[in-house]
Amino acid sequence: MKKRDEESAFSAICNAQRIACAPFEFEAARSLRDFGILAALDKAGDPGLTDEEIKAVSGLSDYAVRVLLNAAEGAGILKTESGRTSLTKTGWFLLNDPMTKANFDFAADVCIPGVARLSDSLREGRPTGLSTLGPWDGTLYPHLRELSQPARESWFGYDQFFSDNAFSDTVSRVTALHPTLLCDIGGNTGKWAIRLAKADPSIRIRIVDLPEQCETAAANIAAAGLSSRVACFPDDVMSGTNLPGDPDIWWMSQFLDCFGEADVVRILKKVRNAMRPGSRILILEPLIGNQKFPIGDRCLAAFSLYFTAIANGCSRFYSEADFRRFALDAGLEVESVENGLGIGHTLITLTRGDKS
Ligand SMILES: C[S@@+](CC[C@H](N)C(=O)[O-])C[C@H]1O[C@@H](n2cnc3c(N)ncnc32)[C@H](O)[C@@H]1O
Repeated sequence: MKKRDEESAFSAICNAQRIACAPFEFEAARSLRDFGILAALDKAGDPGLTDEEIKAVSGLSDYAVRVLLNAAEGAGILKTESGRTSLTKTGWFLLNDPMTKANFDFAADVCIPGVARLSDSLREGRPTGLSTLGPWDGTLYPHLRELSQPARESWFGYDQFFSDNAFSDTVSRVTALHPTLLCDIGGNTGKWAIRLAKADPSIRIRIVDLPEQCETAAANIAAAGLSSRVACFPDDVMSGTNLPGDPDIWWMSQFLDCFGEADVVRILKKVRNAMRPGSRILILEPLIGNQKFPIGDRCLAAFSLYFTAIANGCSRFYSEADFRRFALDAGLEVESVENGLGIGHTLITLTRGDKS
């Protein structure tokens, strides 16, 4: 990040205008997507389309097409030359790049109205934007299945795009440990459990999640023909129940970022109390500060505000230093930290440290 005194005033004022314009340009991009203009321009390729052709594709008026294309050109999404408009590379990525789509659709379909309530959420320490998605209090998690479309598809699309990519790199690391029973806390739809069970026919898996999510996971596991090896244990991990202590691996993927700091430590202590000797905790998370490129850290910091304003009011994407502190506070030892899995995940392995 540039220090204030190294940046020219011109560059700084341009950047400040970019921030001021960002909501308008974002909405322009969303309209281009929703009116099918991005897809039509992609199909037209380099020759592009005339305003008349864009009007025909979108059903919009002269005025609507012109105001939209002007804003989108300013944002670098498309360019107009000699009366024909075509996509820029940025526009192409907005439409076709799976990572950009996951981020963009999540922002557009899940977050924007709720994030507008950020100041209230920060002030009150609760997700005041949650009510933009449904008549709910508390946290979003018991209501994931009730999300209306397109919010539901975009929520799962965002969550699973990043974890699926990291799963590809972690399945072999887990099977190499030859676990007999893995406990997947926050197992969600059962995607990881099904993948792992298919990769290792000897492994048994227990998914711990809220009762509503366990119903979805159980249906998916049954459909995959894996009910004899993958079971669900419906539980709110913040409740006082004890977790059965038989697993040799405790797996938490994109799970602890759903909790505030004190609760992360509480959950880790709960697992520590259940752990049997020789077992390990494997935490898979995208960490702020460990991303390959600065834009990755910037995305995580921005998307953290979804937790603040919509999901729970108290959590965020954490850093490696945060997790080292949580482990210490929970009486756990960091055995290893491996970066660069999937798009930008880190696998943190923790042990009880007492070898008992
Ligand atoms: C962001 S999703 C992670 C999904 C999956 N592990 C992955 O990597 O894609 C978080 C999961 O934690 C679950 N969860 C949230 N709060 C919980 C709680 N208090 N007790 C148990 N599960 C919870 C949610 O229902 C959801 O399935």
